[in-house]
Amino acid sequence: MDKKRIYELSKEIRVDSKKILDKAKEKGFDVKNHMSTLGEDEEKQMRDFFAKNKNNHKKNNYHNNNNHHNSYHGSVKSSGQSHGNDNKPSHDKNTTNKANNSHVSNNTTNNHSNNDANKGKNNKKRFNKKRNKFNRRNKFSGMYTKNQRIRQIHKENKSNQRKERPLPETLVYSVGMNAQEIGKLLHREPAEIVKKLFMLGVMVNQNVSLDKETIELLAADYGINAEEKQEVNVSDIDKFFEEENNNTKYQEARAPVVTIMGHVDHGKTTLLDYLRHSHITSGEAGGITQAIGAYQIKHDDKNITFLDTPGHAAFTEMRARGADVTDITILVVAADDGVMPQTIEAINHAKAAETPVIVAVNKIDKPGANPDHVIEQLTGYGLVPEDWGGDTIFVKISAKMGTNVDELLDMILLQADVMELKANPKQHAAGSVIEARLDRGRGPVATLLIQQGTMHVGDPIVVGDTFGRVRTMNNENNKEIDNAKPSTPVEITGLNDVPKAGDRFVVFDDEKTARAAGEERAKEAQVEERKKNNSITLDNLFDSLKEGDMKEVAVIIKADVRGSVEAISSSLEKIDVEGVKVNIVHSSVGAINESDVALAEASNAIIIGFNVRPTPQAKIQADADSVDIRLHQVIYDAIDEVESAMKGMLAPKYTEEVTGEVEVRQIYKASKIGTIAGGMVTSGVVKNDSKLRLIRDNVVIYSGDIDSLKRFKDDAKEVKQGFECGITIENYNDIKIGDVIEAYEMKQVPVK
Ligand SMILES: Nc1nc2c(ncn2[C@@H]2O[C@H](COP(=O)(O)OP(=O)(O)OP(=O)(O)O)[C@@H](O)[C@H]2O)c(=O)[nH]1
Repeated sequence: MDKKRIYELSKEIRVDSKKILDKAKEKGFDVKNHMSTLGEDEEKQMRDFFAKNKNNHKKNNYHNNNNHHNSYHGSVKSSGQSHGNDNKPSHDKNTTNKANNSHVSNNTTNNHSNNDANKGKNNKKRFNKKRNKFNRRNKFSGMYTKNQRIRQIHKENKSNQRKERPLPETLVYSVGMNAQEIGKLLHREPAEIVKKLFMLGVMVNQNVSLDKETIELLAADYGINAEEKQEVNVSDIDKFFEEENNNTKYQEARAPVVTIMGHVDHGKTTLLDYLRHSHITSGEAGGITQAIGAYQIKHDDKNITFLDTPGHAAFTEMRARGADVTDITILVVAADDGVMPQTIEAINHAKAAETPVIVAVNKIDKPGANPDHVIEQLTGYGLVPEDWGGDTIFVKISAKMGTNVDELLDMILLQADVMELKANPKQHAAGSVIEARLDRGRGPVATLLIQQGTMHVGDPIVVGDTFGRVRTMNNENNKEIDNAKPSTPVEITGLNDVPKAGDRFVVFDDEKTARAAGEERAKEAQVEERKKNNSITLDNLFDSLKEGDMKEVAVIIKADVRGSVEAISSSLEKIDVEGVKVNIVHSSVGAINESDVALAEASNAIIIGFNVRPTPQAKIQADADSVDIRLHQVIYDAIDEVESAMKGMLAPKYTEEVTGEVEVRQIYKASKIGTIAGGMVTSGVVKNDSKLRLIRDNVVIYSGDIDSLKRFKDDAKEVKQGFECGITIENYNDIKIGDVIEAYEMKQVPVK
């Protein structure tokens, strides 16, 4: 049987932990606080005690209730209708209604004086017994005080009730909340929470953040459940985007989003211009003051959204960032020029994006135009017209003259119908950035394509790593609108910064969350950026020098002894490559620690460790911050490596790879063999032909080779993590308990 903690028992039997704790202490149990456990017998004793106590309590309550009951009846009953069965005889004979009304105690006197009333003797007896209690309460002398006290108790109960608003069934908390915040959730004064915590052995003021265990303990003490609030990572807008995008609760048909691609000069811009000018929604004509990178036209009363040709690379880059905005690709091929390199590129981009392609064979008005030749060429790239047994739509057009452009639009709508493009306008808006810029007067301006939901002016929004509130929203004709449905391109202002093309955007419930998400994303982006650009390693050192953004190489030196630090420092300072100097940011004796890594990160330095190792935390931090740590045993190697890197000649032929670590736990001395280190392989694997380093307090004491490796008495080829082993080191005996044997191999690295 599991031992029970006091607070658990408290929850179970609904007795305050403090009371159980006090009783347990009184009984001499070995308990300290509410987390202390009770033995089986101790638990039983506690249960029995409080069960008894509870019964007593109940009994008292019962009596009180009864008394109350009696007193009530006594005061209002006028003729003894129900109560009177017991005392009827005497009552009828000897008492007046008035007497009866005022107090049953009068009956007592009467009963006493009517000793001949044999009938109902037992009943009388019982009644008397009842009555006696009643009398105790109703002695005239004490009655008033007593009633007063009852009223007082009621009053106290009432005031207690007022103070103690009901507790929630479950305390839904976040780690780090303080007593004040928890008080609010529990409908309790912060002072009460602080007091409770004090009783639980936690001394805090109401502003101190509390950990998970303390909060749960507190909840247990109140006898309620505790549940940690599931924090949503608000900065993960891709997740929100997917959620919005996959919301199929309600669906409406939406306009297709079309991108025009093709080789240079084949007529993309001409086609877009023609469409823009010939198909502007009536009433908005003349409103065009600037192109916004995307626009919608109306054809046959249906909308089609065109994205201004972003260029193939931009198209793919947008896709790489997750913005799969295009439904249909229009491939423009000039009939007088045929398939050209960028035509093929466009086909591949469209294929990769898995968007259907409609071919617009352009410039058919030109004398040298040979549209059929183009069609024939394209069949070689998998674009086969229906007439020839394929499924690609071809339209022969003249963008300049407008010939068959309407037919092209018909085909787009036809394709869109087949694709059954739908979206849910009844949700928060989500979509992608088409383009964005900084406007002098208006601040950041972004053209967004709404892919889901409806966007409204005033919506709190996160766009890429930026955030804000939609301050103004314009359509492609620069007309202010206050809401926009799926597939609509809009230009918005109100962001705190300029997002990037291809960034996703999501509308949030409130501005506070949007701000938190945006700020978090900006911070993450900054960290990423810094990681990418700033961390200098010996491998990229020469490139950075070449780019001319470095005049000096920052280095941090850590070594086992002062002499080594000085030797390395002075040698490094003497390296002179094309006027570039080594700057020793910091040097000292001892293991490479976290502050060395932090300094290296801040000053863009490389850490050189000579006969020392990074502490485990420093290693983790260095990995996270991309700080380059180079470990050496030979001073010359360290100098040579830095110099080679500065000259761009870094090409190590061998690199060492640590394979495992052994913690020395016992030492045996054998006269013939020398010192045998008995230990445990704590990571990786140790092989009998491994090279090794003996490390004491993060300092390399000795480097050499393994002489013998054993599992118990037998020779072993290798010993893996979690197993014990015995090791002797070639020509070395000064091994101590607590030393770490680092096993490594030299691995050949291909020269770049
Ligand atoms: N005769 C004729 N000329 C056309 C037609 N379409 C485009 N042009 C001309 O072809 C030239 C290039 O057209 P653009 O629309 O600029 O071609 P583009 O594909 O946008 O070119 P880039 O923007 O450089 O990639 C221009 O001089 C147009 O006037 C057409 O249908 N017939």
